[in-house]
Amino acid sequence: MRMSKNSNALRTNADNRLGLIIRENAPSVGDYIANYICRRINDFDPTAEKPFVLGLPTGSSPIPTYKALIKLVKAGKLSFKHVVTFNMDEYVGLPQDHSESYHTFMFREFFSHVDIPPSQVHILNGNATDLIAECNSYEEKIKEYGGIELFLGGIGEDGHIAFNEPGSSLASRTRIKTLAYDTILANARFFNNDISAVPHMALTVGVATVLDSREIVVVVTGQRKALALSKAIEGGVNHLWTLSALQLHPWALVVADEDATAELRVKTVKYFKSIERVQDEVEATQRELKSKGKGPVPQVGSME
Ligand SMILES: O=P(O)(O)OC[C@H]1O[C@](O)(CO)[C@@H](O)[C@@H]1O
Repeated sequence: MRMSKNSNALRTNADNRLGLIIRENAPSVGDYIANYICRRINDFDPTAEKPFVLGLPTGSSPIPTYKALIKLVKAGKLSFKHVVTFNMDEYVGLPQDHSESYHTFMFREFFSHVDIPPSQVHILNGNATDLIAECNSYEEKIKEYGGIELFLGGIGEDGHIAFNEPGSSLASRTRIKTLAYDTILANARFFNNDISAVPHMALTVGVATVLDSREIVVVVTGQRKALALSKAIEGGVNHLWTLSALQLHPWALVVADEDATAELRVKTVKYFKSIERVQDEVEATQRELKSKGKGPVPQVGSME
């Protein structure tokens, strides 16, 4: 069984459930996820021969996470030297150097501030002459690296993960996707609120591509994502809210801020908060026993 060395990331493959961590606001969600990813990468101990393969999103929600990851790198606590990344999606037909292309976004917000060699960055090319071949070779490249270790995801207001809009097959793979009108409207804010300037198509990893990852962490912040979060956590698995597919994954975690929990039942919020509290208590006991050289150390996975 795989165990994290550190405190609030004490999740194991034995958890076999969709976890929800709630933090007060978007910056604290960013700090939590950045520390979590930092521990995962450091525990993995990546090398040139065995890189850590990380899936990454764009959008405004992951920015606090990127900022916190950059801080960790600058503080010498984390390195991306042996990390290989695959981004979730990219617009079709938007020039790569456009200020709102996901290529530009990723280098501006993250890659140019950390020590990742650009050759280890993979982002779909929405200007490829053969878009289908581009999508197929993306899937192949992921396979060549042995799959994605941790996919950090973002969601849309309509509950899409990556750009898997409502109605996407839960078995979908990397492909061309027409964006839903709601998504175009939501993203118009990045294009001077000019709906006609927002690309109507994108390349995106599929739901199954995300589910294939060994671990999934999704950032959900802001009240406008609240309905999507409740559908994904409290509703059944449903192709109209593709985030809900996380329920099929043995090791998935949603990290949300208080605003994003607005549509959840009080009981649901209390339940997930209590799980985190119990985990913290178990970890404190583990640390104490370990420091006293006593065992056996209880495992969180065995509590559920
Ligand atoms: O975080 P924001 O700004 O709501 O944007 C989220 C968007 O970014 C993505 O995560 C793309 O990587 C989409 O899933 C989603 O449409």
